Amino acid sequence: MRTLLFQDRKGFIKYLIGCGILITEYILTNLAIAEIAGVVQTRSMDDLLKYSIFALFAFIYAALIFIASRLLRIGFMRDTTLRIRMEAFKNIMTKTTRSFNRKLRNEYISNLVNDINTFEGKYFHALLNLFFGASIYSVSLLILFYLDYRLALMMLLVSLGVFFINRSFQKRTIKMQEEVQRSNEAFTVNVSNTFSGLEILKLNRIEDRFLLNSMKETDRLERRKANYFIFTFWQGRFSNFLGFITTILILYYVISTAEEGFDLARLMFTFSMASSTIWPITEIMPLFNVLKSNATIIENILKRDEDSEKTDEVMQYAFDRDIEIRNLSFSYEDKIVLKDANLKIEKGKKYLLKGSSGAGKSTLINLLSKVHEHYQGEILVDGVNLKQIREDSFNEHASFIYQDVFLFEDTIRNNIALFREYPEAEMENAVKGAGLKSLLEKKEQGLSEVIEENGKNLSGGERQRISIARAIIRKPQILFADEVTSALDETLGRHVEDTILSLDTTVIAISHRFYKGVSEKYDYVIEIVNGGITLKTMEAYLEGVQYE
Ligand SMILES: Nc1ncnc2c1ncn2[C@@H]1O[C@H](COP(=O)(O)OP(=O)(O)OP(=O)(O)O)[C@@H](O)[C@H]1O
Repeated sequence: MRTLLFQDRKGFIKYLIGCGILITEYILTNLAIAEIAGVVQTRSMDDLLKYSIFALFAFIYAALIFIASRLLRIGFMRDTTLRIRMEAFKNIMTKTTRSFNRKLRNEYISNLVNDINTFEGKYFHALLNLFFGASIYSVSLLILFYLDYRLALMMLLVSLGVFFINRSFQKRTIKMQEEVQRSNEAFTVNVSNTFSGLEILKLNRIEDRFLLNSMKETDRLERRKANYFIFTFWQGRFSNFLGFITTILILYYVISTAEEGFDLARLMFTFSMASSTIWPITEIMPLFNVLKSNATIIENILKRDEDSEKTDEVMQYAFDRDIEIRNLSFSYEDKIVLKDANLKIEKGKKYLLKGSSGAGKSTLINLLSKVHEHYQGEILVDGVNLKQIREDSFNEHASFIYQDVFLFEDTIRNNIALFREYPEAEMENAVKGAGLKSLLEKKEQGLSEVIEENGKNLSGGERQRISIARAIIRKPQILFADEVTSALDETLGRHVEDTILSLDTTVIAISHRFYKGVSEKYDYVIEIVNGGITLKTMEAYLEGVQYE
């Protein structure tokens, strides 16, 4: 947090000055009030006029200084919040897929929106009051040392006592703020799930149940927020109470030590300076806890995780010969998926991945894609351990086609090129290869036609073809296809499968469909049975398989 605050030194100094100048109006106003009260003792009309004019100037000065303070502070607050937002966003975007997947997407959204908004609302308010209180405290204490050093020493001791009492609340405050953060995440995830599945909820008439869940989540969030508010409020009130008792004692001290013919203005100023050493302390100590809890939340959001900092991933993905799986064992906690499995994938060949539901087909693709790394055995790409290969290099050279295609609300061209520049001939080739020509002919603006939100204005087959075009244009060294044709009709599925099999790259495809006259083009069939992997040529596989 400190690094973030000090990153813009100039802005921070301006911010400090903005907070600091408020003290001058505070002292001046207190002095003016004390002097006017002193007139009660002197009964001089000249003094009354003099100090009234002084007080008037003090009040005008206070108004002007407040505007100046705000102008000095505002830029730094805005820039720091913006920097935090950008850092948090960058932190999420640079995560490895592995570490990104550890949290739900909506939890990240909650961090970026709710937590940073809470921070923006609370942190700077607390910081301003903390600086303001701290400067009132130190300047008042200094003046008090000049006016009455014994009283100053007593106030110093009392303030230390209040400091330690408040510190004892710190852990609980941070814990409660973290609970609010977790509730915010759960709330965002719940609402987002409800909205994403609203259609199916309505069709099955279970929206009321989900609404009830959302209400429960909202209730929990609001209760936690209220608990946090009540706890910090009572911390403040408790501190104020300590301040109140101390003020009575100061008054007692000031009255009992006043000598005959005392100067009322000086006595009032001494009293107000002594009170000014205790009130700010009672106000700022709970603020320390608010600052600390908000800073902890932001530090958690900005924390780089170990996976993203990995330094042993130094090699490039270069698949020119083969990928070898050696004695590979992998399990999800207690569910064993692969046991001592071996396989060799040759460059340019087409592999059909088979196995019953839950056998581990997607898991194998994930293992070959660096999604999971806590496995035993080795995966070697041209002899290089996959764990040592950089994730960005793998992503550069691998392509994926899934059953669900994600499309951006942008032109068909940008959805194929994924916002990169390609020569027109390569775009042509991808469009042709993916069988998109007829679609483009129907569209008035061709490749510049804008796709509606996630491809609402396209059919399932057209969406699938765009994702195939994406794969073709990238010229991947390896292509993974997962149940690409399962939602398509026979003719379309056959065509899509044929297109994938005609690509000039290594293909590993999971497919439950078998299209006679097309699927035979696979070179090999990989089968996963009871954690083991077997490899057969398509011919050998077909000898044991009946198909229509
Ligand atoms: N993230 C996960 N955590 C725990 N278990 C998982 C996880 N992902 C998958 N599994 C389990 O691991 C096993 C293999 O799953 P996987 O998705 O690889 O199977 P699959 O062969 O692709 O199945 P399908 O054909 O039904 O898609 C299954 O029993 C599944 O329940």
